[in-house]
Amino acid sequence: MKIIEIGTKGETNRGLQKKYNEQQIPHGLDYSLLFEYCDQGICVTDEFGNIKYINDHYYRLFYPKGVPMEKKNILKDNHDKIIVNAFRDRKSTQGTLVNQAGLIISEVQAWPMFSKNQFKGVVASYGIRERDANRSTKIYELKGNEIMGLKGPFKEIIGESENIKKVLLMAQRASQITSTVLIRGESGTGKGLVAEAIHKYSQRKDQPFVVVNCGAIPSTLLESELFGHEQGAFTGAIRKKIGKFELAQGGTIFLDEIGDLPLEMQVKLLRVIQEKRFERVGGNETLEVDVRIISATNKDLEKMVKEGDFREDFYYRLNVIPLCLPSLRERMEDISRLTKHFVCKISQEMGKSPVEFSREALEAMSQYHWPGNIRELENLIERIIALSSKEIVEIYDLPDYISNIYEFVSSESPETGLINMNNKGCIATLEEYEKEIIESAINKFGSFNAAGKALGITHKTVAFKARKYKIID
Ligand SMILES: Nc1ncnc2c1ncn2[C@@H]1O[C@H](COP(=O)(O)OP(=O)(O)OP(=O)(O)O)[C@@H](O)[C@H]1O
Repeated sequence: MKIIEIGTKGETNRGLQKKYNEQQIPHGLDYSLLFEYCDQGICVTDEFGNIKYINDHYYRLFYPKGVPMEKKNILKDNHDKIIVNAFRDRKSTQGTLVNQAGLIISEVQAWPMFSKNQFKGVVASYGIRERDANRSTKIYELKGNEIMGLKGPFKEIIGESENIKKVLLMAQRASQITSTVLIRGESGTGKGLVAEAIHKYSQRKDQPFVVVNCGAIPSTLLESELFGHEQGAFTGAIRKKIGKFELAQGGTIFLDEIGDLPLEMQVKLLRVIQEKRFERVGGNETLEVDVRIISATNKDLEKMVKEGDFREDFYYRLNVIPLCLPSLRERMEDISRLTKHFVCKISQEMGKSPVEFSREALEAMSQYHWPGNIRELENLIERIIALSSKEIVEIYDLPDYISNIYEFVSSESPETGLINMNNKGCIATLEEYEKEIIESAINKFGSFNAAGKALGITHKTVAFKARKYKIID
């Protein structure tokens, strides 16, 4: 772990802590961010007891009023006995504490750190269990989504499943610092939406949010698109052009499809990230920029690095805070809520009254694998609303590639009763199979028409067979 000097007179812990977090160790990974995301308080000292690092949870537990950090030392400044004992005795110590606000802090542990047998300080972690019953005021918001919750634009992003909530909470925290964020995920999983939420919830929210789709711009134009050009810089440069970085000054630039960026542009962007400076194409003037960079990709960047198609140093610079969005397949429990959300949104946009999806239709949708993820779901709902005049969307209103999967899966499931033995224990005849299938289709879909559509036969054939097998009179 990197140890840095902290403490400029008059600065609050919060300021110092942020400043610390924005620093990075040379090979690009910011280890302090690991502690930023852990839901325990963390405190690290040097071999003299001087506090060298605290994370956000620790800060809120012990310094809610932003006490100046200068010269804080666990031996002099009335620190908890657990960290002090671990420091004095040079051995790991555990216990429970109550902070000044009455919050019981359980599972406190402190360990001495040694390097080549030399004592280097202590690291302590502070778990949080419950509030002292006598204190009713809510003092801290801690522990992931149990208490902390999603706020502002993050609240608007639909997702009840644990995996998406975790990512959104991390993104919400990332919005409060300026380190680069790399959003990973399949196409249509909401990478753009999350990038925008990070910007909107950051201190830069009133400044521009500029989106660049690196995959959609021909490589010959990319440099001038990003950095602008001077008049006459190349044939066709009739007048000066301001690039996206200049447009994003003070705000955030979202570099989508970063995996499509040519190698020579990676070098140029790396310089902008490191030095925060660039020149327009054909220009001599060096421009300074203050832009927060968020990038996204659905490509396997690690593989690209190995194969020499993506620069390793650039990768580490972008990947300071990695966020990985789950595919829709990994969060199927959200299908129903997402469907409702898009039905409301799209019906309103089209001026139509909202439709409802039948239970079978939703079940079929949750068995489909959604290669295009949420975008595919949104487009499907738009198509259904645009083309249908019905109030209830049934399974046969869905495209065959979805309804067929449902038929296949449900016909294999034991509750549907597809028989291969008759009640005498012998292999059933074809007619016995047919009767069972026709009967269950009519029961499930309620009409000859719908049953016929699901089975791939006409409604007349369904009616004929239903009479033949005396399913109806
Ligand atoms: N959780 C969500 N709640 C509501 N809408 C969502 C959610 N996730 C994605 N969407 C919507 O799905 C569509 C696709 O999202 P987005 O463009 O952000 O995906 P992406 O991962 O950036 O796709 P690509 O990689 O193809 O650029 C957008 O219309 C977005 O508003």
